[in-house]
Amino acid sequence: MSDASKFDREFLRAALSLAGKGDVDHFLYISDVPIPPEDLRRQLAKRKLVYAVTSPRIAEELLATKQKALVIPAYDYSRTERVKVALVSALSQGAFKEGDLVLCMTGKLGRSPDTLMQMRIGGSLDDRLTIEGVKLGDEFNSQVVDALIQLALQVGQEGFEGHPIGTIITIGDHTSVMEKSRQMTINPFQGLSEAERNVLDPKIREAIKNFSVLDGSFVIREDGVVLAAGRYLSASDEMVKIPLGLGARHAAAASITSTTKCIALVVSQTSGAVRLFKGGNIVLELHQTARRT
Ligand SMILES: Nc1ncnc2c1ncn2[C@@H]1O[C@H](COP(=O)(O)OP(=O)(O)OP(=O)(O)O)[C@@H](O)[C@H]1O
Repeated sequence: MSDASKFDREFLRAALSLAGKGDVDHFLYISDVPIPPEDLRRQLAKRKLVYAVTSPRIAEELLATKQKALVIPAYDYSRTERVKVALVSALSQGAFKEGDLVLCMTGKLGRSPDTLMQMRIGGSLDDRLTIEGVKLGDEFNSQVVDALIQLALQVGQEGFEGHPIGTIITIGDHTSVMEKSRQMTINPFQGLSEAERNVLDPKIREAIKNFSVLDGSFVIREDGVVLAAGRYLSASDEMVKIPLGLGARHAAAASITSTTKCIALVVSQTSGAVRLFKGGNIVLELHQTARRT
């Protein structure tokens, strides 16, 4: 065993020992390589362990052995972004709750975890994000929101046929959103039955990815049914403030979420970053380190 991997293992054992302490509620391990069973033996951390993996197959294998696992997209984000994506996914699935202390271990995609981070749910992850903001309220279906965040990350990362694209996806309060918007292009979802246009269906998510080239916004009902694509959001709220450098698309998302009860995901064409707006504010911001071209 090389010195580096020997140290990796010592680092992991030290993390497991910290995770076993009474103050820690969960140990979020963000890696596709499960911890060797011998390292988990007699560790209190074992029952607190939640894996975040990039492959559904690995997640299924872990679940089959009664371990907890969630799937995050396989993109090359920074370590902090990987922690954010995994925490959002865990929160939206109800695996963590307000006030929980989560010890997060992460690293670069495809490498051994090299970073340990402690996060208090409800505390601040960085200057402009509180994980608390990500708790969206009971009217939202967490599976729908989680699926759409993952989809937005894919759109930001992959673009369309190698070209960067941006989009807005509103979720919830559809009656008000439809009232405060107008059709800019054809609505490709018209004519399909509700069962045929729910974002919980991977085929529909693939279609949304492709239709993201259309100008305008997608309007999604709380339960995941796609009501429209290509909507121009005409709500305007002079009071909303968006960070410098963000333009009309982000301003539209801020305004529609401040004047209705919907939330809105925005993929920036310029940077590939994904931002979640609620009540006119950005409550989650996910930046990507590398874009696929
Ligand atoms: N009110 C709106 N409703 C729906 N889409 C809009 C609205 N305003 C702008 N857009 C879309 O956003 C696109 C980009 O606008 P702009 O460059 O000003 O936005 P931005 O906030 O800087 O976002 P990006 O980072 O994606 O460039 C427009 O071409 C249009 O398709």
